[in-house]
Amino acid sequence: MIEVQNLAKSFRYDKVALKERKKKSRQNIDPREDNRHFHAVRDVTFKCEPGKVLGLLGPNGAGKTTTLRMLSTALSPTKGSIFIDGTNVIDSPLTMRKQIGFLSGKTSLYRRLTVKENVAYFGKLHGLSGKALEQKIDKVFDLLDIHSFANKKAEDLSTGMQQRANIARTVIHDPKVLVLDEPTTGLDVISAKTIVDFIESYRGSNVSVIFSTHHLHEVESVCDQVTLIDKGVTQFNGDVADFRAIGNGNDLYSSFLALVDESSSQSEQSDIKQQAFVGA
Ligand SMILES: Nc1ncnc2c1ncn2[C@@H]1O[C@H](COP(=O)(O)OP(=O)(O)OP(=O)(O)O)[C@@H](O)[C@H]1O
Repeated sequence: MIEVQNLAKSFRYDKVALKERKKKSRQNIDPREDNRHFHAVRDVTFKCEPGKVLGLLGPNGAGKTTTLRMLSTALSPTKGSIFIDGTNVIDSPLTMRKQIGFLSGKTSLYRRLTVKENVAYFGKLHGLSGKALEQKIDKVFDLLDIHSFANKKAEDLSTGMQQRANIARTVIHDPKVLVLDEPTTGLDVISAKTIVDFIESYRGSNVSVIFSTHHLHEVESVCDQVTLIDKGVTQFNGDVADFRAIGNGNDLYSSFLALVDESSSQSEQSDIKQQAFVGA
């Protein structure tokens, strides 16, 4: 089980950012800014039990990626705690990293290696070898439908194939907590569906899955829980039925709108409106 309590992250402005900030009028200043810092994540709390899938929602800039980077140990929090099975990740990031699989927008493959060579390489970094490694690769390739391009070089893959291979490398060590930052963004319908089905395969397992998304139909189809953050603060934690009940009770789109600060999310809302039509 992963438990995130009152997580916060502030970034100190460098000289360029400070100069830019001084140019802004008072009205344009984000409530997360002060004279020296941008408080990107101010107070985020949630927990996710094994076998559950949690969808992390929020408008652009809400602090989702920053939160997920803290969970993955890539970024250390300014405040708060992250426990995996009772151990504080912040106190022992190197040990806890073995329990976590993190897919970010920057996760990538070695271009000159094949998909299988890439995934085997990351498996070996995690201490796997021989038959055990072969069996794990086989199982993950089955679930992500990778066998047909397993021997292609990474540089020759389509975006959807690349993302599936990235996910394979992320999970090859059987993490207890899987953290995926917008895993389906920019993918075609078939690749996105393969990834959503893959996430679904963890339901009822011993793994907690947390993934951020702007696609509310994915939340509808695969999530047990929702956490919504806006301007770095948790606005909702609960199961999907409770989230739906906040809006008009029919769709998750109206729940989302009821919870976010409208003035800061005009572009997000039009994105979601479009997705509501696409995903309907
Ligand atoms: N290293 C950094 N220094 C300063 N500000 C940062 C840094 N990293 C992120 N931010 C700011 O923190 C805020 C939250 O960013 P973050 O990427 O976490 O949002 P997000 O919810 O993932 O957004 P999106 O949905 O657009 O991906 C943004 O305003 C961003 O510009």
